Amino acid sequence: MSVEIRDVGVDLDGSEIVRGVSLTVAEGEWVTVIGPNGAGKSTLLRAVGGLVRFRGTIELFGRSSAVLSRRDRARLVAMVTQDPVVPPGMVVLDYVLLGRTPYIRPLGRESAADLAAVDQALSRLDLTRFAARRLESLSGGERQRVFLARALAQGATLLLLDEPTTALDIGHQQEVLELVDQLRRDGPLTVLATMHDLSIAGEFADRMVLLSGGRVAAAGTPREVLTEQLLARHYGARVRVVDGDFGPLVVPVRSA
Ligand SMILES: Nc1ncnc2c1ncn2[C@@H]1O[C@H](COP(=O)(O)OP(=O)(O)OP(=O)(O)O)[C@@H](O)[C@H]1O
Repeated sequence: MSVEIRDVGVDLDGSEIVRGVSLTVAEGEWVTVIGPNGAGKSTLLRAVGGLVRFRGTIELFGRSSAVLSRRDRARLVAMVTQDPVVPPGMVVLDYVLLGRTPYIRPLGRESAADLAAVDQALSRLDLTRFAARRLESLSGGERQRVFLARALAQGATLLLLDEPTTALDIGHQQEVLELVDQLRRDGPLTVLATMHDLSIAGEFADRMVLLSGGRVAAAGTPREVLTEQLLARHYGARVRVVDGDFGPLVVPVRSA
């Protein structure tokens, strides 16, 4: 198992944000957590990434997350968040090279293997021509691809994607998700993601988990989770769910 989450709770500022969540992600699987705003999706992902304290147990590749060193964790898990902090003035190449930090000795220099991993990540995300550009000069979508390139360069086998395509146009959304899917097929790579676009989420996930009020409200295949009833109950949304080639498609319907 890549990720085993057992009875996990997270408190933030005295409020229970995630409650009694259990879920597993098998090696090579793609699991997407959905749920309305404030459901606790990012907080759960941050707990898996070791960024917030939690109750319960999280195991990553059979090792308790609680005892992993930062360096070991960084070799196993890469996280792409919606809006990472970017050092001002940093160019794309140097930012992606930060992904190699877990492999570089303190005060050491990057090796040829580190530079090769960076080159490969830039090329896979079609970013080679941006290597010398400052991050703040890129468009939102280009920057989002740079964040993913850093995660790829990290060489981790678990990718945590928190709304990885929010800033992307529909073409780049598909391109990035298809690339992640290809990387997963090339393996070994496991994906745990959060996404708001339910149709796209359903097309790419093997399984989905619906979080509502910090708890798991439903879990299963996209067809089992993306139902008109569940989406009405937990999002207060009027939708029609139709069959697509790669999973159910969720279409919002306005009230008459
Ligand atoms: N540091 C914090 N202190 C207190 N409450 C917090 C903190 N961080 C998040 N929260 C609250 O926890 C709840 C869950 O937040 P989280 O970001 O995990 O939700 P989400 O499901 O990812 O939402 P969204 O879809 O809007 O991104 C929200 O109500 C949020 O206000």
